[in-house]
Amino acid sequence: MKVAKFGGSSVADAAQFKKVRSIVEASADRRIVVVSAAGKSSEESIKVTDLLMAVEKLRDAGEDYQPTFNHIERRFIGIRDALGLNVAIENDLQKIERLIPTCTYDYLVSRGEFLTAKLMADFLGFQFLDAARFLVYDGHTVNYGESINRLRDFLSANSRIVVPGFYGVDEAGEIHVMARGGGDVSGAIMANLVDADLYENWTDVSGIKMADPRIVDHSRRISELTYDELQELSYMGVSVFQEEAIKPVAERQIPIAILNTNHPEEDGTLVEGTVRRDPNQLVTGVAGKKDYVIISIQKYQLNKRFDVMAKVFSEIQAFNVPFEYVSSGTDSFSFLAKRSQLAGKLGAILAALKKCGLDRVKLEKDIALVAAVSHELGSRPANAGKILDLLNDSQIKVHLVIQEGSDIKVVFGVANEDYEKTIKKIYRDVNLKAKKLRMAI
Ligand SMILES: Nc1ncnc2c1ncn2[C@@H]1O[C@H](COP(=O)(O)OP(=O)(O)O)[C@@H](O)[C@H]1O
Ligand SMILES: N[C@@H](CC(=O)OP(=O)(O)O)C(=O)O
Repeated sequence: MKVAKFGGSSVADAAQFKKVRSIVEASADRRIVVVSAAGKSSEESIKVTDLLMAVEKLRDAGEDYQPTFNHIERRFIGIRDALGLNVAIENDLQKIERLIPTCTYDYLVSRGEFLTAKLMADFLGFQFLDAARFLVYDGHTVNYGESINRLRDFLSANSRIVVPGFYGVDEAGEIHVMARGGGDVSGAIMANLVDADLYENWTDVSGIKMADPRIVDHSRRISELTYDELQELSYMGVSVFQEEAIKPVAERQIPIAILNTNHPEEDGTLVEGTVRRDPNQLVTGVAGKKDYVIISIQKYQLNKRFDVMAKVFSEIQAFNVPFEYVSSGTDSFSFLAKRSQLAGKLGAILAALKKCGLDRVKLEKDIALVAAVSHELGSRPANAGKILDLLNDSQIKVHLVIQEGSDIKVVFGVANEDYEKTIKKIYRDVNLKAKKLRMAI
């Protein structure tokens, strides 16, 4: 059995719904369909989830949310009518509208998936199964035992169902919404719950490219990836697949196929536990994210000064910022955080560090992190030096290098303005260089 998850772009309008139906009908094994909320299309520049979030913000600010909600209503009724469906979506829309003044954030933003799944179920002739009826969370983790028990009541040998992604329920039965991009996670959880043979993730690109196709034109497709390579790429910013969606399928060794709804005939990316690799390929993929801040502290023989480090950590802890820690030598240590997470706190953090008896505190803003990911880096960490040489040769200033011994990635901190250039450089030159080096041997 296959679980097929269709992302927001795949269900953005009636034309996309039709593509989904031909894909689903092409294989009798596609019995569980998971959908995100209608996303962006040529006509619609905002995802339904973002519209729902806007409604919630307007409501909380005491402003008029009605025009935004009317827009959402028109989108769903438009899809329903264009497909000639009979499903009485007005009743659901009226109920949601009635609840807006008092409902939770989670309930409201989950309604995009709920409504999209209702329409899709009707269009495919599948049963609609609300995730709220079986996908149970204990705090922030899925309760798989309870979820499987509940799901059993709804599934029979030949059920065909459509499930809304992005949410489940907590122990009290209240809607629990996932992090952004959570539709991928729902698909992965479904695949785990039914022990699927394959988890298909249908999106608007034919698989994962070696580099973000918005930065590198005609970026090459990665035909095969391991779960841990995908994990690192997703963590480092490849938005195609949500990082948290890997564990539920990797645990059961269920392969993931990342495929294109707009070009189902094209090959995508297959993700499994192990893959065969071209030995000329030094880097499997490159990804990154912008807008980081590095705070570096310096103190003579800091590596031996546990008293100083303890004071620094205790000061830093008070600010509740998710920092990454990078040991950068005997005398220095760096803290790395997203600029958005430091908002309003940076001045106070620097002031607190000044009280710790350090020789120097250095601040570097507008830093982008770019990661090269590959199993080759895990087995031969020295390869990272080759990439660093290449960046130096092209006058890209590297502010920071993060590489742990057996890690399958190396991360470079560069200026935000060098972000695209760094990605292009690694994409274009690293594998080429590796090839030339090997040929020269
Ligand atoms: N390395 C990459 N390979 C492929 N796509 C990428 C990569 N990095 C970023 N992307 C972007 O991810 C997008 C798909 O993710 P997303 O918009 O979340 O899809 P969906 O709406 O199907 O869930 C692509 O359109 C592409 O612009
Ligand atoms: N609709 C949710 C969940 C999701 O996964 O969406 P998409 O498949 O469009 O990335 C979001 O926008 O975050």
